[in-house]
Amino acid sequence: MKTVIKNVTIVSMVDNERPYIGDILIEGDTIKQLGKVIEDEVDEVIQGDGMVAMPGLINAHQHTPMSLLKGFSDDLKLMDWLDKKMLPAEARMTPDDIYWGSKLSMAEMIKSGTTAFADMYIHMNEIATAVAKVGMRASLTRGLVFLQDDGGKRLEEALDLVENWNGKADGRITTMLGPHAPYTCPPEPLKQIIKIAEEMELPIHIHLAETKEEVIKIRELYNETPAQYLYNRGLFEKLHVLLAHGVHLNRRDIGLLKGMRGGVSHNPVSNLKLGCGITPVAELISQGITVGLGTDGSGSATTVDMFEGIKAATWLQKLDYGDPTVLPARQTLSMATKESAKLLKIDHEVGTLEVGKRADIILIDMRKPHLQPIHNVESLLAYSVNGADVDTTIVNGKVLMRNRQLLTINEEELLLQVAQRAKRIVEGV
Ligand SMILES: CSC[C@H]1O[C@@H](n2cnc3c(O)ncnc32)[C@H](O)[C@@H]1O
Ligand SMILES: [Zn+2]
Repeated sequence: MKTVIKNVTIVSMVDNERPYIGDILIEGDTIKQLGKVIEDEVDEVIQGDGMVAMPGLINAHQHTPMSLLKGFSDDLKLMDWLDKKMLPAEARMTPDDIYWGSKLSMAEMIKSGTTAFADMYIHMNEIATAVAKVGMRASLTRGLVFLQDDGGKRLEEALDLVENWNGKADGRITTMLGPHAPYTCPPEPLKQIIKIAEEMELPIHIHLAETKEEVIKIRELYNETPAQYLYNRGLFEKLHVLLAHGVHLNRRDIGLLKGMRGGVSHNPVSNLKLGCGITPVAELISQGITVGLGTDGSGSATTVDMFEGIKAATWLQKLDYGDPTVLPARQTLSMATKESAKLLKIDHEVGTLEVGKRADIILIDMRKPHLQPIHNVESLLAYSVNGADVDTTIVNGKVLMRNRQLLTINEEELLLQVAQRAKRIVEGV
């Protein structure tokens, strides 16, 4: 299958490459040519006039089925929200609920320009099945909470996920191990997971230092900061680690993370809504730590539109440092694309538009009042574009949305399914 996108403004996100007008030739799952494409025999031509093509956005921290819990429990502190609302609701979710909730989130992501995501949840087989059908790219993790003994059942599920799905769906699915957070993973199980991950060469996905309460709790339990707690158990010695949040990190914590493989997913909309605080993004980057962008689940963030996250990320840093030069447009767009790709360990495949890379591309329709005139495309992408401006979403060379119509998800069926399921899950919680 050959597709050509004609006459489009290309924002490749390759270092030092400025936006330019050209064509994109996609052959199978791969970008074959960028620039002037003289190729008559193509299967599909997409006219890109008035559009911007950029790498698909990569959401570095998600809990996709939490789409079913969106808006049901707002304006609470994280620990109350989690313990009193989310966990009881999650206990009512069936594997089918997880499948449909995950699909709902994927529909929203595709419609707002996200092509890949890192997910941590339960019933991961259902999520993997949904990813395989829908056509997105994902790094999947079974979240592991060790507050009650389960005879090793959860860990077994985590390893089943790896065995059954790593590298599957044409290589679109990869897997990690997911100790949930310092406050839900005591030292022994944490060390056990680190050992398994090292033996199996698996990356780790974990929450870190999201709230002040977490810092207090870990100090009480271990007399360490959350970052010290993970560091002293050996988490950063050999492993690639995707850290979600990293809001409450002091100078010494940042020193411990310096040189780590992996990095931090900044999730500003969730952090703002839960009143967690502001991740020291500029400082982390200045220390050479990779910082990507995520949304967290819609149970906290409500929206998983990454363009909202892009705006929140840049505005928060400017405000926090009292300096508008901090985290400019292009750097923030990098966080949502190639830096997130590094966190998911898929940067050799996606995150930029380059010949030889997988064709994960979005087209944004700029022919709208809030996106004209175009003095600086990157400025508009970071400060004004909304998810609803995305016209076309392509993953692995396959068009998942065209003219805002989803092509791999039946939207009508999806909305019917989620309305019934969401009501049942939250009733009585
Ligand atoms: C065991 S699967 C993952 C687990 O994480 C919970 N979760 C969702 N958002 C957050 C967050 O911001 N901090 C901590 N934990 C979170 C989710 O409800 C699942 O139980
Ligand atoms: Zn989370």
